[in-house]
Amino acid sequence: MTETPNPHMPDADTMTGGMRPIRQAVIAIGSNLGERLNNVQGAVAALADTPEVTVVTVSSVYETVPVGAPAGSRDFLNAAVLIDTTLTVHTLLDRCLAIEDAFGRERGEPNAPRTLDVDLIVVGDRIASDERLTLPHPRAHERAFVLIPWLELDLEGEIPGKGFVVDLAQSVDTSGVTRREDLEILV
Ligand SMILES: Nc1ncnc2c1ncn2[C@@H]1O[C@H](COP(=O)(O)OP(=O)(O)OP(=O)(O)O)[C@@H](O)[C@H]1O
Ligand SMILES: Nc1nc2c(c(=O)[nH]1)N=C(CO)CN2
Repeated sequence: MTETPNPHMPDADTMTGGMRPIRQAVIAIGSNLGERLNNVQGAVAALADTPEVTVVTVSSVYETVPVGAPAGSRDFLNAAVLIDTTLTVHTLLDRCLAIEDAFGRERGEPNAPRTLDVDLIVVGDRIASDERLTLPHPRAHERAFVLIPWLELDLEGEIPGKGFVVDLAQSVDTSGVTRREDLEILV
């Protein structure tokens, strides 16, 4: 793994459970197959049920035009979740993938319609790049369906190396992102 070394702290992933710091993370959730709201709601409930994860806030639900998806793909429902966690980034990734699996996620073509997508966007200011995990998420800064829900949760949000969410959200096309006032995620 390529990490940005912090000379003042041991690598957080190798520290023992009790010593790991609490970090705030942003998780993006999406669904464009099956019972979309039920899938997004279920993902939030599963995160809230995860040991060492506290759900801090959940955004509104947004209906979004699919980006980079095969022609004819249905619109997504997207949302963002702010959590506090002491999990290592890889354990958190494993949990996100397990939640996707629990909701029938099938892994086919890139950007293919999916019952559930649970992506790690940022975890504190961690930078990571290995065969399983890239942090920050490498495409988050250009995705209105990530930035707009996130902005609702944190006006001071930042993607390390890319900039503040408030600025990034102004630099992307947000026309395909519509807040669904009639839908709500319960925590
Ligand atoms: N920050 C991250 N969040 C989630 N998965 C990641 C991340 N970085 C790397 N991955 C890896 O990406 C793999 C594929 O993820 P996934 O199938 O959800 O991609 P996708 O949603 O189709 O496309 P995109 O990555 O553009 O959102 C996962 O198995 C995981 O190992
Ligand atoms: N609108 C929208 N488009 C997407 C989404 C998504 O969640 N919402 N996820 C993708 C791959 O992760 C690709 N395209």
